[in-house]
Amino acid sequence: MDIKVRRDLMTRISETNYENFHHFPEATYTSWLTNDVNTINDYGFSMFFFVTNQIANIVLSIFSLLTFHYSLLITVAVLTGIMLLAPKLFTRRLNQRSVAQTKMNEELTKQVTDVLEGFNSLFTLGLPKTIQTKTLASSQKLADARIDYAKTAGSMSATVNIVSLLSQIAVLVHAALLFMAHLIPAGAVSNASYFASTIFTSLTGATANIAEMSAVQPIFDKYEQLPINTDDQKCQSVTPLENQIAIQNLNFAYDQQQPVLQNFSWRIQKNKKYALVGDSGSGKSTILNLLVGQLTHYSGQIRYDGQDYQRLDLQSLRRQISFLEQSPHVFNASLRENILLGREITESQLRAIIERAGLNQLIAKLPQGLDSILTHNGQDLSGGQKQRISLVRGLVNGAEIMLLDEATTSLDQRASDDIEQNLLDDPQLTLVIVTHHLHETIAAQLHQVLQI
Ligand SMILES: Nc1ncnc2c1ncn2[C@@H]1O[C@H](COP(=O)(O)OP(=O)(O)OP(=O)(O)O)[C@@H](O)[C@H]1O
Repeated sequence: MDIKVRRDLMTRISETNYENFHHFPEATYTSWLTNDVNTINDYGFSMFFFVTNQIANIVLSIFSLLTFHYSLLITVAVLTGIMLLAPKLFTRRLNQRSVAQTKMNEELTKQVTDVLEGFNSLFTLGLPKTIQTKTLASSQKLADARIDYAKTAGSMSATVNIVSLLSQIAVLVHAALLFMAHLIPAGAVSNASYFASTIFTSLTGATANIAEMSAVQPIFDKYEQLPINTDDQKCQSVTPLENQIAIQNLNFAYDQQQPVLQNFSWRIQKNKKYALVGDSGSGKSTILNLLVGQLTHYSGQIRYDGQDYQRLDLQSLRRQISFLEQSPHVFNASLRENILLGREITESQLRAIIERAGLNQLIAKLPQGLDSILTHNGQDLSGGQKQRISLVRGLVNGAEIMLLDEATTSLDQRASDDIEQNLLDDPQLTLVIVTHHLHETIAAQLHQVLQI
C-alpha cells in the first residue's frame, strides 16, 4: 500500500508541469513521500486492521445477546447510535490538527534540508551553530502540533469511554429487569454484561480508530493540490524545426509587480547561431525558459514554425530542443546512467559524443570509467566537469536546436571557446548561447548578438 501511495504521488509529480512543480520546494515533496506516508500507515492503514477486528467482535457479541432476548438488541442498537455520534463532535478539530501536523512535518523537512545544504557556507563563515538554531524552532512547532493532535484524540477517547461505560450499565440494568420479569435466566444477566462490555469496548476503540483513520483524508486532499498536466495530451506533437521560432510582443513577470520582459520580440531562424547578452537579472535565462516551454504564463505569442506554443505538446517540443543549464544536477548513479538518463544509443555514438564534449579526460580518471558511480549532485566533480556531462546529455538528445544557459562558464576560456566553436561548426544546429564572456572570434561568427 505504501508503494501504491508513493507510485501515485510520483506519477502526479512526473505528470505535472514545470511551474506547478516549482510551486512547492523539493523538501515538501520529500515530506509527502516520507512523513506523510508514515502518517497514513500509522493512522490510516493500521487503524483499518484494528477496526476490522473490532467490528468482528461487535457482530459476534450482538448475535450472542440475541440468543438471550431480542429486546436487548434494541437497547444495544440505540446506544450504539449514540456512541457513533459522540466522536463526530471531534472530527473537524481532529482533521485540522492532522493537517497542522503534516504542515509542520513539511516545514521541519524544509528547514533541515535547507540548512544542511547550506552547511559549507555556514561552516566557512564560522557559523555552524546556526544549523541548530535554524532547525530547533521548527522542531518545537512540530512537537506542539503533535501534542495538540494527541490532546484532541485524547478528549475524544475520554468522551467515548464515558458513553461506553454508561451504555454497559444500561444493558446490565435492562438484563436485570428481564430476569426479574422471568424472561431470561440468572446466568444470562452476567453473560449479557460480558457481551455488552465486549460490544461497547470494541465500539469505543472502533469509533476512535475510525475518526483517526478519517483524519488522514486531508493528506490525500493535500496531494491533489499538485495538478496533473493534461493540456499536452490535447495538443499537437512537435516535429523538427523547418523555418523559425518567433517571439512576438511578449510580456512576462514572475511577480506581477515586477515585469521581466515587456513587449519583447525576437526571431530564431533554423540553423543560425545567436548569443544573448546583458546585465545580470535582465531576463536572459527567462527567455530560454520560455523558448523551451517551461514558463507558460505570458501574454503575447511564441510561434514554432507558425504554430502557437499554447497549442503545442510541450513534452514533444522539449525533445526538439536541448536546454543546457549552468548547474546541471548530477544523479547518484553511474556516469553512463547520468548521461543516458534512460535513453538508448549505440556505444560508438556515445563515444563520439563524449569525444565531442571533451569528457574523455574525466572518464580516464575515474576508476571504472563510464561505469563509475557519481555522488549525489556530483560533489566530487568540478563545475566544468558537470557542465561537460550536461553537454553530453544535450548531444545524446540529437536535437537540432540547442540553448546554452551559461553552460560553459565553469570551463577555462579555451575549453569554453573550443566547445562553442564545435557547436558553431555544426551546420544543422540552431544555437542560442547565453553568456557573460563572449569571445570576439565566437561573436564574429554569430548571426546575431542580442543585447537584453
Ligand atoms: N523563479 C523565479 N521566481 C521569481 N523571480 C525570478 C525567478 N527567476 C528569475 N527571477 C527574476 O527575474 C529576473 C530575470 O532573471 P533571469 O534569471 O532571467 O536573468 P539573467 O539575465 O539570466 O541573469 P544572470 O545573467 O544573472 O543569469 C531577475 O530579476 C530575477 O530575480
